[in-house]
Amino acid sequence: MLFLLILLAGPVICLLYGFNIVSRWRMRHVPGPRPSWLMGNVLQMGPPGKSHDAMQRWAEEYGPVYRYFLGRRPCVVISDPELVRQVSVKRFINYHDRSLPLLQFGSACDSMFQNSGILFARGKYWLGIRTACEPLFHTAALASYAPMMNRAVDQLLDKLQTGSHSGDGICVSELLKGMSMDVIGDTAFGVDFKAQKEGSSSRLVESAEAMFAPFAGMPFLTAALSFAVPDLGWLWYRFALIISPKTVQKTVSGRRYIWGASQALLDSARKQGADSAASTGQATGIAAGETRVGKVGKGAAESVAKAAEQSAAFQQASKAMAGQVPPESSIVSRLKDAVNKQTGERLSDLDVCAQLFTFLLAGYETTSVALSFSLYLLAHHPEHQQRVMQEVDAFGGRELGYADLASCPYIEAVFQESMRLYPPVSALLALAREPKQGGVDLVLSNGSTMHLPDACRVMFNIWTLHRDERYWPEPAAFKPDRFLPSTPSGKVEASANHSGSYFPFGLGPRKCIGWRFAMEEGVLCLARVFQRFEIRLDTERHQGPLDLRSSVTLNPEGGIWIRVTERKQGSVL
Ligand code: HEM
Repeated sequence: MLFLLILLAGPVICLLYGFNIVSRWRMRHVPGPRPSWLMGNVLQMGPPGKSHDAMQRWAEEYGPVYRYFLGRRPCVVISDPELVRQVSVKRFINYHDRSLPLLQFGSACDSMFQNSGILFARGKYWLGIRTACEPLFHTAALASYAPMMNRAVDQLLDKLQTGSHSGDGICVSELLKGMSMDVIGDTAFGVDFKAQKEGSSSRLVESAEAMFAPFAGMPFLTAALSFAVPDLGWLWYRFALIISPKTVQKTVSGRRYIWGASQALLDSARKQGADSAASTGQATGIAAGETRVGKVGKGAAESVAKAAEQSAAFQQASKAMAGQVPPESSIVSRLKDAVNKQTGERLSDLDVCAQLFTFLLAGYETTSVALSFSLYLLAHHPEHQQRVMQEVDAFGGRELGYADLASCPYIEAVFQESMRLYPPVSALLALAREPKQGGVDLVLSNGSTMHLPDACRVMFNIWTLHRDERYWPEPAAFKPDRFLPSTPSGKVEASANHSGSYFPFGLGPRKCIGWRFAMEEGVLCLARVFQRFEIRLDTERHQGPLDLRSSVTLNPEGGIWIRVTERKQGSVL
């Protein structure tokens, strides 16, 4: 095995640096001002899970625009708000596609997910899916999800109550993961995932967790290689299968199980023949460009689908879901008749399943970590916790509905400020369109211009921008008032800031489609927790600053631990 590793490592390192040198030479010959250089690649980011620190360090050293290499392709990292706005909004036409290097790992279900799921769908195909999905997040739909969210929060409150009786420290980040998975299970799939009741012994939870395994279930070496040379994803996949077959199979079979469950639930929704949700949407100005699905992607996705359908995991999921009928308010029922406005056709089964898969991937961990960080900050700052309690006491202990959330501005501000300090997605990768257009000229906040060549990847350094003291005075301080309209330093601070300096959900036409859903879940959950409990940090477990790990999302290393006490009605700290 060691011999095999050494044999492979040599050519990989040569390949990597070979690519870097060629790309560097190519980019040197691009006309116009260029960003500063960082001759390096992702392997130089330091210890795994600390990419946010590396990007901050590099931004301090190289400035708000620098380049490093993702495989043979240069990646321009930006932490300048004006550039962020231009790439995300003004020049969206050039940078509308997204990527995540790890997901290029060639596992069977990834291909279907990458081609058809809205998160990584490309060009006109993305636009068609985006417009078909937008009604799922309109006000009426969001209001219909509130009872499902409340059901999941009820179970969370029961667990907190048990914890308050024992007086022991509670790993609240784990509880929130369960809650958030139950919310997506109920709202998107229309089925109880039983994440809070059964944990990993529920097959759905076990499968979803396998999907979220660190580095997509790959051994570290292959994950690092996938980052370093993403173009050879298929090779790293084969390699991972050799060195760690069980872990990889677990991830793949988890994906197939979720896929099988989605297909079975969609079949029952179709059988029920519930009313269709008409699709409306906004145009984004994407012209007839390349559509990955339709040519390469669709064929590939369909052949992957066929292979998955024959797998044991898929069949087991179909059996387990037999007889379950998702409610009409669920996303799967709403999607069954949704129309792709670009093609005028209804979404195919593959399209619908890929979107369910995507909502689980994009909406579960992001929301749970945002909530975990909010509770951490509130536990750390009793004075802000007190203001939250005063706000929720206006409801007199009753359950909150969607309409009530408009009366929770302070809690909303807490959630927003938490995402400023700890953005669940700390960096975003946008791809430039391939066609040769001679690159793009962009203007920085200080008025200087720069030129980005074609086929350049752009990474938004959200972490650094959210903590830049030019836009956020006392950047490390937790000050929810920054997001309040009614206080002297309030929204003034947030809105006086450039829109490109705060974007936990992204910016422009590709902004997180589920952002209002996430805000609803976040505010509802925080409000209901503080109606019943007060919390403090478990100081035995939290000493010193929070240790963070960045992967697909930013996570608190070791979890967030709190101690919980039941409130007497109306009492504040
Ligand atoms: C606090 C929670 C969340 C955060 C911080 C978050 C953040 C993000 C970010 C940064 C993006 C990328 C935007 C871009 O590419 O420019 C994104 C995209 C997306 N998010 Fe979220 N998200 C959250 C919750 C959710 C939820 C609850 C759902 C679904 C129920 C969801 C579904 C999606 C989807 C489908 C996309 C892709 C949109 C597209 O490419 O058109 N997200 N999210």
